[in-house]
Amino acid sequence: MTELLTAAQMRAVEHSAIESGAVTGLELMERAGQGVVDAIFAQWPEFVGSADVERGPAPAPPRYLRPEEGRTRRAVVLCGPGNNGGDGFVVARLLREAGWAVEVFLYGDAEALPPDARVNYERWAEVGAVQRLCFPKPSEDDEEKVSHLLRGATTDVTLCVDALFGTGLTRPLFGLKDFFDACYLAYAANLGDDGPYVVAVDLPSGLCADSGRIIGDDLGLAVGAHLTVTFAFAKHGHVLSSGGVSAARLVTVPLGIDRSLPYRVLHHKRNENGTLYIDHSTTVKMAERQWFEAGYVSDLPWTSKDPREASHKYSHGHALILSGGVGKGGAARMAARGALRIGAGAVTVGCPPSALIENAAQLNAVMLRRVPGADALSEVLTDKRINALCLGPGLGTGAREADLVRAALTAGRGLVLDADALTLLSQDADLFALLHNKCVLTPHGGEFARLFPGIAEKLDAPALTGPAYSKVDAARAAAQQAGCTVLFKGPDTVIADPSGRCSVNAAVYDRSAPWLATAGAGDVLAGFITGLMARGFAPMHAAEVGAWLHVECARAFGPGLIAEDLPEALPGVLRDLEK
Ligand SMILES: NC(=O)C1=CN([C@@H]2O[C@H](COP(=O)(O)OP(=O)(O)OC[C@H]3O[C@@H](n4cnc5c(N)ncnc54)[C@H](O)[C@@H]3O)[C@@H](O)[C@H]2O)[C@@H](O)CC1
Ligand SMILES: Nc1ncnc2c1ncn2[C@@H]1O[C@H](COP(=O)(O)OP(=O)(O)O)[C@@H](O)[C@H]1O
Ligand SMILES: [K+]
Repeated sequence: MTELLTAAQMRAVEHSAIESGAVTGLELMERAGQGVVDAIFAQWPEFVGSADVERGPAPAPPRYLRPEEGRTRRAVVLCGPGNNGGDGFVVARLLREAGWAVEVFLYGDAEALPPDARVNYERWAEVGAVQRLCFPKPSEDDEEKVSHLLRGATTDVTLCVDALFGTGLTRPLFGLKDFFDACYLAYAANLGDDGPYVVAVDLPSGLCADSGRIIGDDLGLAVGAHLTVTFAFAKHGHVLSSGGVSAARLVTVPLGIDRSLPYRVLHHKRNENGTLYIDHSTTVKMAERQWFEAGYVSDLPWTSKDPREASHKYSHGHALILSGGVGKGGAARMAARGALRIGAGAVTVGCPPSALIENAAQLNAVMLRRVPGADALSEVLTDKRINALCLGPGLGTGAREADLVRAALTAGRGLVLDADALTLLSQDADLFALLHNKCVLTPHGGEFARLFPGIAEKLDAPALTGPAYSKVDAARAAAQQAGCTVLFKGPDTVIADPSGRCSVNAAVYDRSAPWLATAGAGDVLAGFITGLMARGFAPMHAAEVGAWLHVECARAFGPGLIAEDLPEALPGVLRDLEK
């Protein structure tokens, strides 16, 4: 499990480390710069040893070096007015020591640099030149100079280091537009062989560290990077919103302050009596493979080796998925298949009588019941073995369906509400008021906006200052308002419960799976979560594990995926987890 920090939490960790006397700010900056250079050489091993190329007997020229470029690699480092810029001066110095030709630009006022950045500015100035860019408004000449360096086939710059802004960006960037465009073009075109490669120090400049949104939104600018190197912990902004797509890869390098200290700083607060208590709401966890391997695999139902575990199918729970009328049953059937594959002992689809034949023709292991309306549902639910329900996929939004949602909400079972059920909830405040802590809501952006218009308005308002309102803030507020678990979908799926517990299931960087955005994928996810709740998972846990497995299934299958493939990919994913 990875912990994602806000900028303020990262500052608290840093200050606490410095105050404890364990390390100085200058040492941290040196470690940060060294970490960036190490990450660059790890990412592009062909860069290592450029100094040797100049000195030694001729080894085979690296693939990316065109003969006319000569033997020295050229890097451009853009330093900003704060400590991110300070990291940039360290990177420049270390690259130079490794034999690179380095050009440094300062977008800021040298006299106003914070103390550690100032020291590293001076250290660089002893060995190299600093070209000043007018601050805060770069001149046309400045714009032309820096953007030209990166543009087109003529550039001989291999590396562009973006050390303009990190966690301290609070206002939109208006200057250096051409530079930002040039970075983005280099990144988007992914100029594999010739570069220039763009490396962002801590965060692609222009992004808000807490929300991943571009400060200024439509008016704002952000760097696109081949590699982002951040320090100690990933920040919320690395995975949320534009943050997840502004860089191809994210590497977190340790600073030596990330072990015992942050736990104390982050999780323990003092209440009014002065006693320490643990606050789980301050950090957000990011779901990742190691988390599941280390912590969760032993909880997963399929892996239990406990002989005391009962082997009767109903001891593995019974999920009921309600479907819509004739021709509308596909979504519920896919959810049902997902629930069964993920481990529910039994799964039943409940449908109106007119749809029985259609469903019977399509279902085998999944059972089928007539559920004409709310009374019939209440009758079905007298079977106490049915412990988890799913309403919404292909359900419809008429009076029958509203009554079904009401009956389901009053049944007190685990309940996943998706799609049409979310529309019904958004239209009827009385229904919304029936939500309880065994419910999970799984809205995509549009459904979220209908359900939580006030929260969505805050999230959609332009991010003119940092820290901006984030998807994490929005999901937490929604969970509070609804009184249940909310899973807010997207490549940056955020899951929150009313206690403030929150996690992000990010399908970004090397875990990206854009092909998961396919019709019906959400229905399968609703089924996964329902199946896990049938197996006895608490709502938040079911939503976290369901969302994680959903992305793993998409990744295991790969491009070409359609929603029906997701449940079928699950056995392979579970087998891999067991290994
Ligand atoms: N927190 C930590 O533990 C560490 C932080 N380090 C670096 O320090 C960075 C944070 O440093 P800072 O807090 O100085 O923040 P930044 O370096 O990100 O920038 C802050 C400066 O930019 C100005 N600014 C903000 N928005 C602007 C805009 N739109 N136009 C012009 N100026 C603007 C601010 O007034 C401030 O002077 C991190 O991102 C990281 O790179 C590292 O040195 C190592 C350790
Ligand atoms: N770019 C993306 N990368 C990975 N997953 C995505 C992406 N976009 C959407 N998703 C996921 O795909 C699923 C789509 O669900 P949903 O919007 O409900 O579609 P549908 O109603 O067609 O099933 C969600 O789980 C969402 O998190
Ligand atoms: K940066």
